[in-house]
Amino acid sequence: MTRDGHEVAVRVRGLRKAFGAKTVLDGIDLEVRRGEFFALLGPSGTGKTTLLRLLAGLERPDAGTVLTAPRVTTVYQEPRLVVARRVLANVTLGLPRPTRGSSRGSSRDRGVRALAEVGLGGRERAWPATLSGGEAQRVALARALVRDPQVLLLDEPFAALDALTRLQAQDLVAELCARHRPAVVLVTHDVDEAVRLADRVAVLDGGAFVVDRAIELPRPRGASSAASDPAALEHRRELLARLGVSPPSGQAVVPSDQVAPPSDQVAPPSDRDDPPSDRADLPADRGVIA
Ligand SMILES: Nc1ncnc2c1ncn2[C@@H]1O[C@H](COP(=O)(O)OP(=O)(O)OP(=O)(O)O)[C@@H](O)[C@H]1O
Repeated sequence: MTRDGHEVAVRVRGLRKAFGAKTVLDGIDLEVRRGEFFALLGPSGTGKTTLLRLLAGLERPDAGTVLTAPRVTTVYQEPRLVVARRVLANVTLGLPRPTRGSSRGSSRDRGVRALAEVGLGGRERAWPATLSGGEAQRVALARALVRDPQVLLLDEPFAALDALTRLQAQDLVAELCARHRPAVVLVTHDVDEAVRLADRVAVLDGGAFVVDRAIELPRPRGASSAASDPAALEHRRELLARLGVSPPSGQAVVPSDQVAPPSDQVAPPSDRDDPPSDRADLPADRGVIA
């Protein structure tokens, strides 16, 4: 899916967003490369989902620029399946029909492959109502995967799952992201999840990133090793402190440009054969990295 994993797929500069008199985001800078997993923490109501919606092209910035690679797909907390369509139809919903020259049924084949990748091979004809919560969320992941996203936005995708299913879903997402190497932006309230999955974790508060940390733990990061590794525990302690869960550590904030040096490489233009359905109506001032 990517050649070198160094292409910038998300580039945000000086982003400001207000709702009425309330400024939610104020001067956000962010760069995420293909193959990079960026996690965003922050107290409730600080604008995490708003930032994701801006990246998805569902909101307009009041100031600044938001650029992304063309294929952006979002997975939400709830799977958002169409109950009247079978699992495979949910996965391929909205994909373009095969064009002349492409093999007949290629969307179907891709959907079948995506379902196999998330461990649901053989469940193509199942109805959404017959799936467990974890299975339904895996269908949502397959639906994202089949669109070959350059940017994958994850809005608390594990929050509604029970603890064990959540750990399994985290492992699956880590494996899929390592294989397909989209730029990932995960919004979560779970500090352990952020430390376990991400290459970088930021805390959003007061409209700005108050922490932006590289997480340089070896992969794969099993649930138990990530919970006991001293470096992981230190990240956890600092992030919890920044979220007000324990006394502040007093550590200095590292600006994001020291964590991820600016790149002069950007993603190449895409043939856009799979426009994701959730960003069909991009605002005119919303840019695509080309
Ligand atoms: N369309 C909108 N109109 C008016 N206010 C909005 C709108 N969307 C979001 N807000 C406000 O912007 C602020 C940030 O909301 P947002 O959902 O981005 O926060 P969040 O950090 O994702 O919160 P949570 O962690 O609780 O999900 C909130 O005060 C919210 O009420």
